[in-house]
Amino acid sequence: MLALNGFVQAERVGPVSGEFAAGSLTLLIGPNGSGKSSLLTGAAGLSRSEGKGEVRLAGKALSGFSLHELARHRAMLAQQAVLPHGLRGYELLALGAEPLGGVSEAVCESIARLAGPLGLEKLYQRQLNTLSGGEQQRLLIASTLLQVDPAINSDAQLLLLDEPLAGLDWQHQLACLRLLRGYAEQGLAVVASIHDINMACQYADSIWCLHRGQLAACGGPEVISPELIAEVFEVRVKVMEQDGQRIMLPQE
Ligand SMILES: Nc1ncnc2c1ncn2[C@@H]1O[C@H](COP(=O)(O)OP(=O)(O)OP(=O)(O)O)[C@@H](O)[C@H]1O
Repeated sequence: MLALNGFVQAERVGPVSGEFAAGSLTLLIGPNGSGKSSLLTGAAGLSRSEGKGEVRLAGKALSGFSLHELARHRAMLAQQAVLPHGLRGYELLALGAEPLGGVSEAVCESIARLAGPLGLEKLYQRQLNTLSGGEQQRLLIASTLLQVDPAINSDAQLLLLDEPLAGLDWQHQLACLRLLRGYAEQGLAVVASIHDINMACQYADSIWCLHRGQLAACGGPEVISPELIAEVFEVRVKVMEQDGQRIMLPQE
C-alpha cells in the first residue's frame, strides 16, 4: 500500500526501503532519536521539501497528491499535536470530519463506535485546555481515526500514528491497539510508533526496528531478539514465557 524506495529525510532517517502493506499493522520501535517520527512524517507526505527517494501510496507518488487528496487518503497523529485553544471536545472531532464534508449522521455513528473504547462521552463538552494529557490524547486519536474510518471514507488507505499510546493508561492503551488492529482488518495500512516492545510483539503483524536512522530489523515479532535489543537499545533483557507468549524484561 505505502512503498518507500530509498527514502531519506535530511540526516535523520534513511535510506529506507520497504512497504506498509494493506490490511496490516506495522509497529515502529527504536530508541529516542532513531528516526521513527521522521519516517512517519515522510510517509504522511508532510516533509516534501526535505524528503528524498520515492514514497508511493497505492502506486502513486505521494508528491502528486494535493493536500485535500492526502487528507482523504491518509491520516496522521503527530507526536506533539497542537490542540486548538478554546475548542471543546466535540469541535475537535468535527475537525477530523472536515475532509469528509463535515458532521453527517454517518460521522456521528462512527464517533459513537469510538466513544466506548476511547471513553469519549465525558469529554465532548469539555474545553480542550481543561483536559488531562491522556484525555486530550484520546480525543486526538479519535479525531485521527475518524478521518480514515472505512465506514465513512471510501478513499481511506493509510493510518499513521506517532506514539499514540503516550500518556494513556493501560485500559486505553489496549483499547487503542484493538482499534488499530480493527482498522488494519478493514484493509488499511496502519503504522504506529510505540516504546513498549512487548506490546509491539503482541499486537504487530510486522515490526520495524530503527537504529540511528536505519532499519536494523524488520519482520514478525520473532525478529526482536535479546541480541537485537542489546545492540539497538543497549539494554540487557531477560526473556520469560507466559501462556505461550514471550515477555522481555529489562535488566539492570
Ligand atoms: N526539525 C529537526 N531539525 C533537525 N534535526 C531534527 C529535527 N527533528 C528531529 N531531528 C533529529 O533527527 C533525529 C531523529 O528524530 P526523530 O524525532 O525522528 O526520532 P524518534 O525516533 O521519533 O525519537 P523519539 O522516540 O524520541 O520520539 C534525532 O536525532 C533528532 O534530534
